[in-house]
Amino acid sequence: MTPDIRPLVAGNWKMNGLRSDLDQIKAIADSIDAELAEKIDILLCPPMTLLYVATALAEDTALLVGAQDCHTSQSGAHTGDVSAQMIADCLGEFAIVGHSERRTDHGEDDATVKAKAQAAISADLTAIVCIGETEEERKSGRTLEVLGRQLEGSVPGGATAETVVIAYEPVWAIGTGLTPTPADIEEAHAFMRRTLADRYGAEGEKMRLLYGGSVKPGNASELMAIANVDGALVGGASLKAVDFLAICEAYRTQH
Ligand SMILES: O=C(CO)COP(=O)(O)O
Repeated sequence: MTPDIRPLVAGNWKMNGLRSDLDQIKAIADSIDAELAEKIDILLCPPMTLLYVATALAEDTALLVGAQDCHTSQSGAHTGDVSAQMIADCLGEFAIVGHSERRTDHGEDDATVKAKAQAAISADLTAIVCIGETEEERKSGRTLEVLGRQLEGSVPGGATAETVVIAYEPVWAIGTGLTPTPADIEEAHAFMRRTLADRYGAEGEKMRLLYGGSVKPGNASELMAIANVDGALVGGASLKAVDFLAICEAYRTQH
């Protein structure tokens, strides 16, 4: 945690979620009580097919809704793509960009991720920019070098704490049940904080830095207590309302 930074717990449903799962979104939205809502922001990023219904379910609740990607352009001849403007039109407020699965599956490089983040910001969304090293990069001692390069390449100039959130997701920790040690996470987040503060000044000091990769109800409290970890980006454990809410609960007794 960072004093004075409002934590964000975000769920990324990835390519999961059918209409029959809307009850999970409703359960999450309806379970966020005023005490929890006062302490943290809670965000769910369902697949695009459920986005508009999700924002309707979240209306008049504290649940925030976002998307998992956006195009670099706001409209045009891009079959199958969805723009940030369309996400905003569906009342989404966030867009995840540069997730490692998109970097791998769709060959997205840092320049593309930066353009997507810029498109999200232009549509008044908050961009959650994902970065993280592969197992091979960690084993060869290049983690901080990779994070520095990705921050430089993926985060737009002029980013502010309102418009950008950074998610540190070690690629080898995603969906594996493995997590870095608390000391390794602390080192990565301290590095990101220094780098962002150098580049963006006071805005970099306030930017939210999420940890993602095998966050579960059982490890959430330990992970969220690490210095400069201002929340979580949760994959698998966000699919079930009870698990996701249990992760959010890690904050009820803190602050
Ligand atoms: O990729 C992730 C969130 O974006 C993390 O996924 P898991 O929580 O399933 O490891």
